[in-house]
Amino acid sequence: METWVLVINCGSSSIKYALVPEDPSHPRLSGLAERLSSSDARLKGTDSHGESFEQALAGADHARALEAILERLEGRLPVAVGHRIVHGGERFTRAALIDDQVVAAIEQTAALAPLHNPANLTGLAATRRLFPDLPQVAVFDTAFHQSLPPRAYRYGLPEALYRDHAIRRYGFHGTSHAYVSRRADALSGLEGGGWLTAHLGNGCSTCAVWQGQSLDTSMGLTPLEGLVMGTRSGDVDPGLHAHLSRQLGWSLERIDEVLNRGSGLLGLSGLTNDMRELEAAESDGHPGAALAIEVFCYRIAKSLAALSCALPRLDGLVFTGGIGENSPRVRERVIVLLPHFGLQLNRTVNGETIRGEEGRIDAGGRQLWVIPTDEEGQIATETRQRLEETAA
Ligand SMILES: Nc1ncnc2c1ncn2[C@@H]1O[C@H](COP(=O)(O)OP(=O)(O)O)[C@@H](O)[C@H]1O
Ligand SMILES: CC(=O)OP(=O)(O)O
Ligand SMILES: [Mg+2]
Repeated sequence: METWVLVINCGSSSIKYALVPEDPSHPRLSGLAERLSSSDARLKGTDSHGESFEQALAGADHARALEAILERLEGRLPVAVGHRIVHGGERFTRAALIDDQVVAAIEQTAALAPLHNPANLTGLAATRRLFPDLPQVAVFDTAFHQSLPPRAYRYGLPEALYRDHAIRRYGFHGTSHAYVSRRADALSGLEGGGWLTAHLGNGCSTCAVWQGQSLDTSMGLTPLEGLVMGTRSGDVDPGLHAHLSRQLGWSLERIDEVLNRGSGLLGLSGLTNDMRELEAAESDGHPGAALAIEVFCYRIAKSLAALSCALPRLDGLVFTGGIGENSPRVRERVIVLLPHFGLQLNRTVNGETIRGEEGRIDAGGRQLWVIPTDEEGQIATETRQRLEETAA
């Protein structure tokens, strides 16, 4: 008999959900409740016949949106709920069955991911109230990167900041990097290969994976480090904060807001954080859009070149996330910047065939893959594994 895991990814004003069957050939129900707690709140999704729906939820908060999501599950009762929790600190090296102690531990790490963890906890509390009898599992973005060696996770800071305050690099998007690197191993026939993975969505990060283990990644203490992203700056000079504060009199809140929500593709272009719109604007001659894309691609290539130091051997590159899966132009621009990697792009396949589907885009040399990520599927798999281990 088919069983289902309900996967919940709660953001500050949105909830992404998916009802994932054990048999991947069966349809998955999925959707997004967005603009929560505003008059414009709504629920969009796809039903089991592949038909899309949209429903107004004016004023709905997270709990009310979850109730509306339940009504869209077509009477299918999940066997468990799997939650995406962005920051698991050093405590969580793998998925955890949720109880009061686990919730308390997640609350303690909330300060390290102020944009993500408080929202994740809101969703967790609401689902625990709605499904008091269902097992719930927390799947952490950070867990896959707990294999980083100290040389990759330590900052060049006083020891006491690590020892007493857990200040270190953690890395994020772990479910995505884990999933696509495993797929690359399977598709290439190179079990345990050396891969550089680039997850390019709204948040963006790169990862070096060797024999199924993360050895280094571009995000750090928080999901702000590393690449230029949709609205996040990525790496800046650490002296910038003091400069903005002393010279411009900016408050900490303002600095945080600008670096997290007003920078990246949006800040550079002065136009939008949406890569589709930027590519269209660049074609129309918009200089800000052209610069934003150029900086974005250069920073990806630079990060991949740096992360290659972590790998004993490089077998290939994997592109994923909304941009990595769908933008042939971004992929090509990144690859062109890495001539010393011995990459040969098959421009025809890159440009024409591979859009949002799994495929190989090299013409020899090291392997180049486009692999659509499946964070929901990976969270459902890890949720099931955790439950089986608990039952055993
Ligand atoms: N066809 C496309 N061409 C270029 N960029 C695309 C295309 N489709 C989606 N994107 C970009 O993908 C990004 C969103 O990625 P996604 O992984 O969906 O985000 P999130 O991190 O919110 O899950 C946006 O910048 C969007 O413009
Ligand atoms: C950790 C992170 O950046 O997540 P997202 O891409 O969902 O914002
Ligand atoms: Mg995504």
